Amino acid sequence: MAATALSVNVNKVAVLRNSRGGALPDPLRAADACLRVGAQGITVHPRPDRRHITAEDVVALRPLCAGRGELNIEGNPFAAARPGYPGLLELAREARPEQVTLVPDGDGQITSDHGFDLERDAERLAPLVAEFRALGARVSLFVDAGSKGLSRVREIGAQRIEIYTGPFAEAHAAGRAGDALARCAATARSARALGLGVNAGHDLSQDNLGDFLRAVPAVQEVSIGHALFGEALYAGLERTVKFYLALIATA
Ligand SMILES: CC(=O)[C@@H](O)[C@H](O)COP(=O)(O)O
Ligand SMILES: NCC(=O)COP(=O)(O)O
Repeated sequence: MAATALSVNVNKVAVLRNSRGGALPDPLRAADACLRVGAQGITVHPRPDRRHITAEDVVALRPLCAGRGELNIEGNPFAAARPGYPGLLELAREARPEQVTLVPDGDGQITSDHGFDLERDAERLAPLVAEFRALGARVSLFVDAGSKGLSRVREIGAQRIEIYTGPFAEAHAAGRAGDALARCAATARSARALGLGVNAGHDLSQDNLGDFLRAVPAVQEVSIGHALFGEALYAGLERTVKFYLALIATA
């Protein structure tokens, strides 16, 4: 199976930029550097409150990624459009990403902290999945490790799951990742048996990614942002991305 793709989430560059209301640092320059050293994709999670990535950033990333890497747009497909935030479906219409990752985040959440309740949510997700697919996007659903109802992902036409790795990362930092890893591995195996692709993300880092990839089979893509840009503050962005690529290649 092909090696795991690295999709760098550039949200945190936009956090720094927006903190002073100017244009620097530029998330597009960061994305360009990541792609230049070999990252296979760029992920963004535009949120309705425009705390970091804006709709304008998303549209501008499209030509920058073209032919160089996949554009993955994350978001809650039910979040209402408002001034400055056209909604995930409209963003996908404008940016035509290779992938959309549907995440059940509430508007006020500080970050993503859970996956969909697939048995409850699948029915109302189905028409949206069809719309995103009609735009040519691969659809991935953000799910908790151990989530029930994985078969519903396939039934409504989504092609992948993204395993929420926050609990694994927390357990790993506490030196007790065994159970969390086993849940992630079992979820990945169940998804593959259903013909679904497997992505993973949230709080992955240089410290925990190797253990994760060695334990969880057939992960097609990891999306990493928060830890990566924190590490890059000290080591530099291109060097940090190259480190992740080497770590993935040797996991
Ligand atoms: C879905 C996921 O785990 C990440 O996209 C996370 O939501 C990053 O969002 P923030 O950068 O706003 O924390
Ligand atoms: N889907 C996870 C993502 O895009 C980045 O999450 P994080 O590395 O910023 O926690």
